[in-house]
Amino acid sequence: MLVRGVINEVQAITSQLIPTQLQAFLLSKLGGLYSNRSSQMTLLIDEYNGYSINELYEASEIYLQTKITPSMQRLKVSKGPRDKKVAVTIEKGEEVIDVFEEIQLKWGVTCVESKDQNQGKSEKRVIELSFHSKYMEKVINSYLEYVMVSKAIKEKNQVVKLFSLGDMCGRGDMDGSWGSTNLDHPATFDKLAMDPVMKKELIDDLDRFVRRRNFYRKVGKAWKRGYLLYGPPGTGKSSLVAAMANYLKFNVYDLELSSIYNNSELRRLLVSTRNRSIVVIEDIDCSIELQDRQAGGYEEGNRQFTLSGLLNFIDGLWSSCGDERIIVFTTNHKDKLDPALLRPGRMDMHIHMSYCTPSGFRILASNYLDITSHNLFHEIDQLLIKVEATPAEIAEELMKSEDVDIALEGLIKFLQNKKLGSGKLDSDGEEAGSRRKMKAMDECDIEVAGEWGGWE
Ligand SMILES: Nc1ncnc2c1ncn2[C@@H]1O[C@H](COP(=O)(O)OP(=O)(O)OP(=O)(O)O)[C@@H](O)[C@H]1O
Ligand SMILES: [Mg+2]
Repeated sequence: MLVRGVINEVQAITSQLIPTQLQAFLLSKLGGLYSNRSSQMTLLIDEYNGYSINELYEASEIYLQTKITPSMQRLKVSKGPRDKKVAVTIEKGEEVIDVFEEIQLKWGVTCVESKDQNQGKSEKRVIELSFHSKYMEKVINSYLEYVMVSKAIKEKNQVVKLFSLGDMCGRGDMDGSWGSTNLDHPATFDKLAMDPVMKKELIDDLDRFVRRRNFYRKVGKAWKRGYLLYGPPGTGKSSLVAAMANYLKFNVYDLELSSIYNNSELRRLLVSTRNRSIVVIEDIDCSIELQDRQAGGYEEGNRQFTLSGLLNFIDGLWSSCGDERIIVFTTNHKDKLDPALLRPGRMDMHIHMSYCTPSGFRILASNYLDITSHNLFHEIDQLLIKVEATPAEIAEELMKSEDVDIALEGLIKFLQNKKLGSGKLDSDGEEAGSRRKMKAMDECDIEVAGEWGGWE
């Protein structure tokens, strides 16, 4: 009403003093102010939706980065230890004006104080989007879709991130939330020494998994896949997880069970992971005292964490709230795992990472020495059939010299020493080691449990 009164008054004065064209201009400005005030709509976009990340917030942040201009006065800049570039985002108080199909939109960032039970007061960023309310439908149905595309584009070129708990360098801190750094792990499937058939099966499985969004929808299954990687230390389990992440461009969440206090914390952390991610629980046999299962939980001080809590997460409950999730367990001792974890159908694929084979050695020789053949290869192959040496051990030997001959001779010496060592340990000498090795190589290295219903 006040504005309307002002307009009337200005109209009266201007009609006497100001030329008609200027009058129209002034009135349109004031009229605009009036109508903006009364019919403006503002959408608030919070960073979190409960515990899970609000994808629209992320998309808006990415979109706004493309709208930054030199005329802005305050910007936020940051760079993580492994980031290649400085990230620039708009700071609270700054505004971005955008036009979409003739709709004028105004973006802004504000901060609101939020109270958290554990942390006390903290500031929360909220992105605001204002426009004329008559465009609400179009903004929600078309404009926001358009903003989401910028996120999809970025995801395609995204740097794979590694999230872990209590990471001081990232956004999380010691309050038990996820912090992130770039996963700068060079591992790729090409560079991994593992059985070529197994490697191909795994890559095919991953390809099929990401392709089948509609299939999972149709059959009513959650779009998830689980892998158990087992084998001795240094056989490439962690490297394989990195290779999977680099291949799919999925983020990795390294879930350290020993820093989790109870099932609800586990649940909260898992719910706050994003889509297109791999949750990794390393050394599952050591992380949780499985034999305590009957006793009701793993307790240390006031820690209360159960295997059944973990299995519940794998099997159900929250699982329908995310898409394109992969979970990986690694262990050095598959035999020590609780049978509940190994039950058919629980993990989609059991992948055995084992000692280095002649074909694995070819890959390492090519990685480390840049060679595909050499007259010492035959001798090394013969030794590898009899001796249990991990790819990590072989890699270490190959790194000892840049001279190919010296490096390979060093490796032969290393393998011969190992053979002698294992001969002394085995009551029946070299034969036992060799038999064991052959058995390991013959073993069905990969078990596919088929389409898995565990996470529905
Ligand atoms: N299969 C492999 N192919 C290529 N490099 C490998 C392989 N296995 C191990 N390596 C080399 O050895 C290092 C250690 O391997 P990695 O950490 O992946 O083993 P791991 O199986 O996860 O061991 P742990 O059981 O101790 O966690 C890697 O960084 C890599 O350089
Ligand atoms: Mg490992």
